[in-house]
Amino acid sequence: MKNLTIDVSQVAPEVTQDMINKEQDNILKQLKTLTDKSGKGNDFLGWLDLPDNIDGDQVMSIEKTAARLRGKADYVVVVGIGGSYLGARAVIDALNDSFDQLKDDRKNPAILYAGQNIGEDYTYEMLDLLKDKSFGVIVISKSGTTTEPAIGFRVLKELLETKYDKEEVKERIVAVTDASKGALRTLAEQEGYETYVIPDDVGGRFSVLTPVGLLPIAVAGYSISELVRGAKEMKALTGTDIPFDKNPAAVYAAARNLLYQKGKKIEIMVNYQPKLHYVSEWWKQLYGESEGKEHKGIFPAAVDFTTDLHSMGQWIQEGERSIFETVVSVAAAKHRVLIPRDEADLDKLNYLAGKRIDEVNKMAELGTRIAHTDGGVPNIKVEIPELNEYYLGQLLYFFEKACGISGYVLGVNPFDQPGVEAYKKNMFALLGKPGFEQETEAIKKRL
Ligand SMILES: O=P(O)(O)OC[C@H]1O[C@](O)(CO)[C@@H](O)[C@@H]1O
Repeated sequence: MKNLTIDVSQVAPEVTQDMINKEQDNILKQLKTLTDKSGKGNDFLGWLDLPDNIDGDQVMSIEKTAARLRGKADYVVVVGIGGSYLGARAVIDALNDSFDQLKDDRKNPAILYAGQNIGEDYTYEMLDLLKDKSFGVIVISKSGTTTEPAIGFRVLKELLETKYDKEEVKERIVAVTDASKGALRTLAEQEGYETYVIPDDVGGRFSVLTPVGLLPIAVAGYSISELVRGAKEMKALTGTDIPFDKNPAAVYAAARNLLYQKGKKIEIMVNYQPKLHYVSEWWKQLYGESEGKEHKGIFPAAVDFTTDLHSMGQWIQEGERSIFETVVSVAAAKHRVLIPRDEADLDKLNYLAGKRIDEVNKMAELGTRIAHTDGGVPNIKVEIPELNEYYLGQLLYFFEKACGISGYVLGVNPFDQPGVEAYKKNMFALLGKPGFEQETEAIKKRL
């Protein structure tokens, strides 16, 4: 059976294989601190064991709820922000037909997202679409008080309540939240919604293998047991008993930290499959919230190639040399499309006639990699054999594990996000939220 692989052979001259090997002791020490749960933020390490802890009963319960929503609704809106929706969206978009939402013969509900922004037009347009449609809602918030999903849920709940009676509304809403505390827990209990729990020791950005990710993924029609099986395999492949050079998470953490120390302050995640766009978005939150603190941390950015080669390619090739790339590559495309021969050959493409489009994509990938390393952009390559639930499970767990190790190498607590509060405090002060009177007064003086 094939697995995810990592290639760090193209990070020279800044970082050599010898330098990576010399990191071995430090990296393995941080890995042990992580798995022993003896480091910073160790009360948020529940995600480490999720792949082993999810049992058949949990999977069956989630699949049963998913089947009910699938049976009732043509559209299911996932309401959540940050880690409360990005994991689900990463997996669903990676697996969905690119034109799923436009197909009339869809077997599963279309998944829509709300509560991840406060765009009034976005909200209006979603309500306008759903007013005549059969829909359900999965509302996901660990705290229950995050403004964006709270607003999103309020308006969708109101719409459901105008369309259906109380009993039917109950059947169409599922809440994923804290086991005992928070506004969403209280509301769900008052209204009698079915609920799933986000464990106390799992932070939002590490929650894709809890019902936060699993329920929407199951509603979209994908196998959550395969996803968990892939993560479980990656847990084994990144364990403390695995030699450093065979542990992809250890090697990735070593290479990216060395690059950072050499002045490569920005890591750009690259994909060659538009379906992976939201894997990059998920990864950006994972690494950005975990490492960006104490005025330290690699800035995680992302591009979709070859699309962005025609917009950002110039900067990456010849701009400031403060970047490195991590390419997520998928070895095999799912479908075959051959490039047709054309008599006139005006576009001079006949030399490619009969070739698969993926072959062209792969040569674009290789050519870009060589060009970028030649241009002073070190390249890490992470490859999965194909896009399916199993390998996505491997990929997600690989990045999570490497993130924990990497944060410890950097010396920060990778499992908190105190900086996110600053904008919320100002927003509440500006909106005149009760309890923020002093802040309101102070901020008004600055306007
Ligand atoms: O699930 P909640 O509590 O609504 O939080 C959503 C997101 O907000 C944050 O707490 C801060 O951005 C993230 O860590 C989290 O993923």
